[in-house]
Amino acid sequence: MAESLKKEIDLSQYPHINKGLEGIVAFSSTKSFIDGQEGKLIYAGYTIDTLAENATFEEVCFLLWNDRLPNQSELDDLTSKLQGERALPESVLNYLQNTSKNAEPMAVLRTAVSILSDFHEVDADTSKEFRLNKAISITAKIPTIIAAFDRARNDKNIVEPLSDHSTAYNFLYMLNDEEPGEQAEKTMDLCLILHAEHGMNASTFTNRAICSTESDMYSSVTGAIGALKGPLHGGANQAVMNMLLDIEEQGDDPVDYIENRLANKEKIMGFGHRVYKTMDPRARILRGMSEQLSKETGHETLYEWSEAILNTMKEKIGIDPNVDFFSATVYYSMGIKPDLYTCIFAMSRVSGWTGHYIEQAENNRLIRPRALYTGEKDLDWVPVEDR
Ligand SMILES: CC(=O)SCCNC(=O)CCNC(=O)[C@H](O)C(C)(C)COP(=O)(O)OP(=O)(O)OC[C@H]1O[C@@H](n2cnc3c(N)ncnc32)[C@H](O)[C@@H]1OP(=O)(O)O
Ligand SMILES: O=C([O-])CC(=O)C(=O)O
Repeated sequence: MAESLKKEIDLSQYPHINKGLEGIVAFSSTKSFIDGQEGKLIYAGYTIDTLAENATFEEVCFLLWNDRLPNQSELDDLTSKLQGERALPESVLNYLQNTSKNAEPMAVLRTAVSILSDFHEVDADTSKEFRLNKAISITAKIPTIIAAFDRARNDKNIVEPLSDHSTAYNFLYMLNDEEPGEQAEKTMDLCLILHAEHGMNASTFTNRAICSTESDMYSSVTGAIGALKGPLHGGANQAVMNMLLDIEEQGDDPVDYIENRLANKEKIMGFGHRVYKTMDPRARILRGMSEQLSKETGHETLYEWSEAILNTMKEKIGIDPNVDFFSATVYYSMGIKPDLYTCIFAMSRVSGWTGHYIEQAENNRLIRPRALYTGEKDLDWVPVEDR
C-alpha cells in the first residue's frame, strides 16, 4: 500500500521539501544580520561587539523598534515610558501569587503575558505608534512578572517596580529586594543586549507567523515564549546549568561525563547552532564574562569545567558553544536560580520579537507553507464496532 501511494505523489510539485526550513529565506528584515561562517552578528547596522561595548538595553530596544539609535531626548522618552509601564494589573499579580509554586517559570511567564491582553486594547488601531506602545508595555512588564513569581513561589514579599533606573537594575532590585551594585547592573544589562535579537530563530519565526494572521502582539509574544522555552532553543541555558550541577553532584569528571554522553548519542546542551558553524560571537563575549564573574564569586571550578567541556566538544565532534552555554555560569555567579535563565532570555528577546512584529505587520503576508501529505488516500469507512 505505502509503495503504491509513493507512486501517486507527484514530487515535482514539491521541489523544496525542507525539514526544519534550513536555509529558507521567508522574509526580508532590517533587524539583524548573521554570518554563520565568520561568527558575526549585527543588529540594525551595529556589530554585537560595538553594542556590547557602548549600548544600553534601552538603546537596543529603540534600535530594534526604529532601525536607528535614539538621540538623548528620544532615549530619555523611551526610558521613562518603560519605567512608567512596569507595574502589573492586580489580577496578574493575583495569578502570580496563587498559581502553583512548582510551576515552570517560563510557563507562568507565558500565561501572565497572555492575561495582560485582557487589560489592554489589543488591536484598536494599526498605527506604528500604537504598536510601539504595546511593545513598550509588554517589554516593561516581563521583568516584573518574572521577579514577582520568583518571590511569590518562595513566600517572599513581592517588590514593586521602581519608577527610575534601568531595566537591568530594576529587575535585580525586584528579584532580590536590594539595590544591585554597579557591576551586577552592568552584567545584566550586557546579557539583555546580547540576547535581544537573532534573525529568524524559532521563537521569532513563531511570533511572525502569529502576527501574519493579523493577530495581536500579546498573542505573538505568548506564542514566542512557548517556542523559546524548549531545550533546543532558549531552554538550553537552564539545561546547561543543570548539566554542570549534575557533574558536581555526581563528582564526575566533566570530560568523562561529556564523552559518555556523546558515546550514547546524546546532545550536549549549549552547543551547536543552525546558523553558526563557528563560535557564536555572543558566546565569545559571555565566555569572558563567565571567567571573570565565576572567579570573583568562588565558582571558578564551574568555569574551568565549562572550558574542559568546550575543548572536549571541539576535539570530539568539532562543535562550538552557542549563546546558552556561558550565559548559564554568568547567571549562576549572579546568584540567579537556573529555572529563571530562559525567562531572562525572554525578558531581552521580547525587544526583537516586537520589532519583528511591527516589521511583519507593516508588510504582511499570511505565513502558510505546505506539508507533503504522505498518508493514505481513499480508505473505506469502517464502523467503530468493526475496527
Ligand atoms: C538560543 C538558541 O536557540 S541557541 C541553540 C540552543 N540549543 C542547544 O544548545 C541544544 C543543543 N543543540 C542542538 O540540539 C542543535 O545543535 C541545534 C538544535 C541547536 C541545531 O540543530 P541543527 O541545525 O538541526 O543541527 P543538527 O541537530 O542536525 O546537528 C548536526 C549534527 O551535529 C550534531 N550535534 C548538533 N548539536 C549537538 C550537540 N549539542 N551535542 C551533540 N551533537 C550535536 C547532531 O547530532 C548532528 O549529528 P549527525 O549529523 O551525526 O546526525
Ligand atoms: O538563531 C537561532 O536559531 C537561535 C539563537 O541563537 C537565538 O535565537 O538567539
